[in-house]
Parts: sequence; C-alpha cells; structure tokens
Amino acid sequence: MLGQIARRRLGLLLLLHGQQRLSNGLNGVSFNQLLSKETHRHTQSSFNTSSPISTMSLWPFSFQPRDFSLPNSSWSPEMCKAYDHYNALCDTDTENGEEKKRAPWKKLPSYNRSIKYATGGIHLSKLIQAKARLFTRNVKEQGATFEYVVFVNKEEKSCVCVFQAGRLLEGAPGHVHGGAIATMIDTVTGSLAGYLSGPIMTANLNLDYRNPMPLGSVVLIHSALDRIEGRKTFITCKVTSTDESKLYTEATALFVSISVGHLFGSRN
Ligand SMILES: CCCCC/C=C\C/C=C\C/C=C\C/C=C\CCCC(=O)SCCNC(=O)CCNC(=O)[C@H](O)C(C)(C)COP(=O)(O)OP(=O)(O)OC[C@H]1O[C@@H](n2cnc3c(N)ncnc32)[C@H](O)[C@@H]1OP(=O)(O)O
Repeated sequence: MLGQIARRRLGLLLLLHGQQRLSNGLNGVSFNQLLSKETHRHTQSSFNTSSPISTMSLWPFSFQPRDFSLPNSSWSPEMCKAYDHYNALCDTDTENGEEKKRAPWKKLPSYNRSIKYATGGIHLSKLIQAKARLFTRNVKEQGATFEYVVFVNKEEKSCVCVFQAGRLLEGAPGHVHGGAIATMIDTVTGSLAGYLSGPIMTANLNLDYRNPMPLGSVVLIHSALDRIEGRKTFITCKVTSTDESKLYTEATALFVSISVGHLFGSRN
C-alpha cells in the first residue's frame, strides 16, 4: 500500500522534475561565491538554500537537502583552488548595463540520495528505503572517501568534476582503487546524462586506466556529450591532473532513459 502511494507520488513528482531542478536549485552557489578561500577551508558543513516547495509546505520534514559538494575543512588547497576557479565561472546574474548576463556554468548540488534530485524527492526519500544512501556520500568522515563537486556547462553540454580521493579508497598501495575511479566516472557521466536526458541508468561503461592515481590526489573528471540517439545518451570522459598535463583514465559511457516504473520492476 505504502509502495503504491509512493509509486504514484513519485510519478507525479518526476513529471515536475527535469533539468530545471538540477539547474535551478543552486542558490547555495551564490552564497559560496561570497566566501573567501580561507572561509572555504574552515567551513565544516554547509547547507544549500534551495527555495522551499510551496505545495509541500505542510510536510513535517526539513525542506532543504544537504548539499555535500560544498567546501569543507578536509579540502586541500589544490581542491579549493580548482573549486574557486570553476565556481567563479558560474551563473551569478551579474548586471551588464541593463541586461543580466548568465554564465553557461552551473554547480550541481550533490545530495546523499539520487531521489532528492526529483522535485519533492526529499520527502519521498523519507518513505522509500529511508536508510539508503548514495554510495559516494555514505561515509560521514569528511575527506575519508569521495570529496567532489560537479560543474556543468549547459552550452557545451559538458561538465567538470573536481575530485579529491580520500585515504579509504586505496587499491594498489598508495594509489586509488580502480573501482573508486570507476564509481566517480559513473557518477559524473551519469550526472551529465541525467542533466541532459532526465531519469537514466548506466547501460555500459568502458574504462582505460592510463596512469596510477596517487591516494589523496585532486583530479579533474571532464565529461562531454558525444551524442543522443533515441533513449540512448553517449558520454565521453577523461580524468586528468588539475593542470591537465597528466591523463589518468579515459572512458565512454552509455546511459539509457528509463521510465520511473523501471526502478520498481516495470518495463513500461
Ligand atoms: C528517481 C530518479 C531520479 C532521477 C535521477 C536522474 C538523474 C540523476 C542525476 C544525478 C544523480 C547523481 C549521481 C548519479 C549517480 C550515479 C549514476 C549512475 C547510475 C547507475 O549506476 S545505474 C546502476 C547500474 N545500471 C543498471 O543497473 C542498469 C541495468 N540494466 C537495465 O536496467 C536495462 O538493461 C536498461 C535500462 C539499461 C536498458 O533496458 P531497457 O529494457 O529499458 O532498454 P533496451 O534493453 O531495449 O535497450 C534500449 C537501447 O539501449 C541499447 N542497450 C542497452 N544496454 C546496452 C549495453 N549494455 N550496451 C550497448 N547498448 C545497450 C539497446 O540495444 C537498445 O538500443 P536500440 O534502441 O538502438 O535497439
């Protein structure tokens, strides 16, 4: 019964979902832009300031999912520098004479459940497997695993993720586990595909590991749209050092658009 209600509500809420939620629920960005680099380093935890969903105003839970992609004290100077660089390119609604100029870059928020990306999804996240957590956001200790932030460029249909690999991601001694790198590539290419095409699932992921990545590294994960064919969204990806002189991993990914029912076992 609860499942049926949740399914109906999920369908309704996802109708309201789309790129708008991903691209607009980013008011925290302008807040961040006010922070100095020093402040970034000493920010323990931050919350985004997405507008409350007025139609849900009687709902008894918090309206603001926590955005885990904001600077915290575990971020190295290199991570902060890369964040500041891309954050400065983001949409700031700057006045340009009488016109407002909108930059093509946007910072995506990063919640601890993907369902929270859907409009109103934060409420459903309390109902559907409430204890589930996004793999990359399930360790509370800051800096121990995946610290990352994704910036999308809507005009170029591309994105860049700044990723700092924590000490619990070891594979080969002193280096980042290939599965952790694959996880981040899936996450970043999946975020771009979801941003461009709505609800999707990974159908295929191909990786070439070119150089070992030292543990603690800060790297850039560049993803770009290759093409869309019907339900299929093809994405390319390169993982490099922050100065882009070193190539760590290359990848291609295929995402297939799904109906919400697919997540509940229906193929319709
Ligand atoms: C609540 C939702 C909220 C919405 C969220 C949206 C975006 C979220 C944004 C940000 C989220 C934050 C972070 C993102 C984090 C992670 C992202 C990664 C997500 C995953 O990590 S997800 C887990 C792994 N993922 C699976 O667990 C999938 C298992 N799988 C299936 O569920 C089916 O397999 C499916 C759905 C893939 C397809 O099934 P289907 O029945 O719908 O479609 P069908 O089979 O007909 O394929 C249609 C066309 O794709 C071609 N095709 C299919 N598979 C292919 C392959 N492997 N290689 C080459 N081509 C392939 C066919 O050949 C045909 O092509 P054609 O039309 O040309 O004939």
